[in-house]
Amino acid sequence: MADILNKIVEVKWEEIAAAKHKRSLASQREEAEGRKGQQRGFERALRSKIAAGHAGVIAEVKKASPSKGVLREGFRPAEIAETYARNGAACLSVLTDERFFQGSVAYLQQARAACELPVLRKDFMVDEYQVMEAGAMGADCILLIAACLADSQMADLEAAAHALGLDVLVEVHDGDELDRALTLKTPLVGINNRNLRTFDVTLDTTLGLLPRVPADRLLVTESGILGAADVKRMRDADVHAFLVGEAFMRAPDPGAALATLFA
Ligand SMILES: O=C(O)c1ccccc1NCC(=O)[C@H](O)[C@H](O)COP(=O)(O)O
Repeated sequence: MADILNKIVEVKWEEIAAAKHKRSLASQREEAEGRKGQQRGFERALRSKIAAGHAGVIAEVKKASPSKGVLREGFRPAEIAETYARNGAACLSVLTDERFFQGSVAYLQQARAACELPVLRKDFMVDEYQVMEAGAMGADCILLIAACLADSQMADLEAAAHALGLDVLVEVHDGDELDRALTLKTPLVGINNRNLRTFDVTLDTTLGLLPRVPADRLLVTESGILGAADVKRMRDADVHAFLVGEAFMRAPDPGAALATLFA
């Protein structure tokens, strides 16, 4: 596992232990189960954009990142979500990690309330408690990062999410992780172009793994989509779902940047 992921996961376990003192797993589960059936259909939204001939864009709401520091001053999640929705995003991805990305649960809730798009809880999930939190806070999808998880953990967290009605996006960085991800039920497979040890980004990661992704999976290319040439390169290779953060977060109007990038 990459160094930054080690550090992040270490902190996650501390946060989970502290959170369990404040609110029990049973209480989180009860609220999450109460929201079952209210999810907006993350996979469905992506597929519907793509079926209509558009890119399926998961537009990220991210204030800062370990590799780039603060991306956006004057960060207003509701305004960002609203402009993304108006400009053709299929879904949102909202960082809820506080320590490394300056995200929060409140940001996810503000963004979701400001539009009708399904929302991914973008965080580092290692325990069932976080899946229940995701359901309780109103997320529509969770992220599972294969590099952080053993096979049995991934399968258990996926089952917990699906039981609550949440979709699952499983993220991989190499062939071994892809093979492991393909043992899951979820059709949503993200290939992250960012090497999380060196922070180098290359779209060759997606293009190299692409032939190994079965046709019944929906491949999402993640990270490093910055310009129209990047989008064209992916779409020419038959990749139509994108997770984009930085290019939008640095723009004065993130939604206008989305419309321009995917024109
Ligand atoms: O971005 C980082 O520095 C980072 C570090 C450690 C783990 C994950 C990290 N990024 C998360 C992401 O995957 C991106 O936020 C997402 O794919 C969007 O990427 P971008 O368009 O390049 O902002």
